[in-house]
Amino acid sequence: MVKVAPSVLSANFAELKKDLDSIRECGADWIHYDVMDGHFVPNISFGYSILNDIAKVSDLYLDVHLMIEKPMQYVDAFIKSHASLITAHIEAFHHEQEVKTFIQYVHDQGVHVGLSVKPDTPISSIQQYLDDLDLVLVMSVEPGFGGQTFQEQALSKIQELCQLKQNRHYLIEVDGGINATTGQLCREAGVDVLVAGSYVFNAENRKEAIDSLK
Ligand SMILES: O=C(CO)[C@@H](O)[C@H](O)COP(=O)(O)O
Repeated sequence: MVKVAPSVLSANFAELKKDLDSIRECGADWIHYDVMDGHFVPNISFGYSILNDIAKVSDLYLDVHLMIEKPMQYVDAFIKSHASLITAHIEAFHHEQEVKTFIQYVHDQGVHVGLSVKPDTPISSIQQYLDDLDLVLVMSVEPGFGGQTFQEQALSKIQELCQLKQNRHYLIEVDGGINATTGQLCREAGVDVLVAGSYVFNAENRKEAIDSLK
């Protein structure tokens, strides 16, 4: 069964603990934590201190998605704030060695590591790192905002990652515009983890919304 990772970007921050308890009770598997710096994407969200607070009140796996220009500058802070997995964008790195250093460094601290691709970035851009990844995050919207429409080219990327998987252990995650319909298309394509923000947090019945994704 796929895992569902509600994106707290769509949570109510004045009621964050209540929202975190609610998604856990409704069957969420992971918490997806979107970090935006106003440079890599045209939006600012939250940093590591809120993650540290979340870790104190939730035992869910903390899936950190860095949409920032300098992942290595902040990776330690997110590790100390109890990230379970740290995913950075391939587009944020300038050289192959930077990517390798990021992957090795995060693994050496005992934390899972992922790479993400924007909608226009091909899977070939990360192919050489696949052996060492715990997760590949396929963006099905331009990163930066919740509530956008799912872009279908994500489906062929999910299929491509399934074909490339062979003996590799990475999970395939998709993020952006996920609802019951697009979630089903992604499941049929072979996805392992569905990130859903507005669909889960804005639902009248969050359990039904999460069940519909599984
Ligand atoms: O990373 C992002 C946006 O950059 C996502 O995690 C969104 O937060 C998903 O929101 P919905 O499209 O599900 O509303």
